[in-house]
Amino acid sequence: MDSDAVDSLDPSSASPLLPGWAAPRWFERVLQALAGRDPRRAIRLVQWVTASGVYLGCFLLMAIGVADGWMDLPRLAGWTTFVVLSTAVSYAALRSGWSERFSDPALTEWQIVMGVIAADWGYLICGPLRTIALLPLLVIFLFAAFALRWRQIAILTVFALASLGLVVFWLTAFPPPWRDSPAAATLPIDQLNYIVVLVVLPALAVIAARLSALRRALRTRREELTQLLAEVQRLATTDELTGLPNRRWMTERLRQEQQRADGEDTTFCVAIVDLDHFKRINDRLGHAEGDAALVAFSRRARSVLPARDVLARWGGEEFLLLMPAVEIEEATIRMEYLRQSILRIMVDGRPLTFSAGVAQHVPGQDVLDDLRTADQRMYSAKQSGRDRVLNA
Ligand SMILES: Nc1nc2c(ncn2[C@@H]2O[C@H](COP(=O)(O)OP(=O)(O)OP(=O)(O)O)[C@@H](O)[C@H]2O)c(=O)[nH]1
Repeated sequence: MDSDAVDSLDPSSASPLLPGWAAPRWFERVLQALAGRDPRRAIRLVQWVTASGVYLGCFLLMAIGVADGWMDLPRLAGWTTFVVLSTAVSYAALRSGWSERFSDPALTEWQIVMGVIAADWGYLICGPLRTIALLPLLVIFLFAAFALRWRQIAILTVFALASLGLVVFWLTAFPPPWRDSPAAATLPIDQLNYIVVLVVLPALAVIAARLSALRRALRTRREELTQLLAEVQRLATTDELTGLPNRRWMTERLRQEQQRADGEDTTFCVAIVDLDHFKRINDRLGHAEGDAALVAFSRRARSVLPARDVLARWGGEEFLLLMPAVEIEEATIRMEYLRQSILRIMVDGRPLTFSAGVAQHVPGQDVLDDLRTADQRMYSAKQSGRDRVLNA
């Protein structure tokens, strides 16, 4: 994934320039001065600023070396020219937006290659203190974590190892006069080591902060996705008007019940419930009142039915009730009780009624056939005058 894209994921950004970072103001100001107000360019320049800070630290160390006598000015000038030119080219490409034509607009690979050359070159010219030239190499390589694939990282690693190997071979085979300069004996090693840490640690801190911002952004995004998924699942399985499970969810639930009953040698009943004269309710009172009657039915039914029973909106003014572990006699009594309870809902001055057909699962039979039986009984209930429950 493009590291810019990951960084810009966090919507809870406190900082407009570095989303999700909560970076210190001064760091933002430096970036803003360098990048303008474009947050994506600012993020790309983070690597550049980090690398430049490391180069500057190395330069200062080598400058101390010149003063101390273990480094001479022409060697330092050559290295500095290379570093200034390569960082200037990187900056121009990043700042102008020219780098945006590449798959990695942060120019990570290019910056790592330049870093490796600078480190090799530093190793060649730093004489007795050449080990310090290797530390920036480690920092610069961490950039790879943000944008590169393992193949690119592997190629860069081989390049770094091969080029340093060549430098080491060169230093051994053709030792230059400065390699083991006598000035080494008087070097203030501890102070110089401290300066190295001073240079390297802030750079590592910037990289760690960036990784932490990425992690936070990804966690936020994952939480959002989890919530969205739960909402999508709820919407996909719930009837919006009544809040009951919908037909899709219920069909799946019926299949599970069928498997459970057949596997455990138990039974269950289904009932199809169709509200009576619903068209008349709609026509006389309007669709909104019709909706209100559907909601009133659902609430009353849910409140009088046992928690184990599952009521779903099957479509229109039709509902389906699943009664697990219940035989048809008990199911019919339950439906009769429901019918009586619903009569207390008054719509347009009349009690709300329904016609229902109840069927018990026939072992081994497809649950859809059980539903067909219940449906036929519901139609018989309609034909024989409505407001009744039939189980045969
Ligand atoms: N308000 C409202 N009406 C609905 C909804 N879904 C279906 N209907 C209406 O329910 C009515 C069903 O009418 P019919 O199938 O003729 O049945 P009925 O009038 O109930 O007659 P019987 O079933 O024979 O007693 C239609 O007018 C549909 O428009 C809904 O979500 N809200």
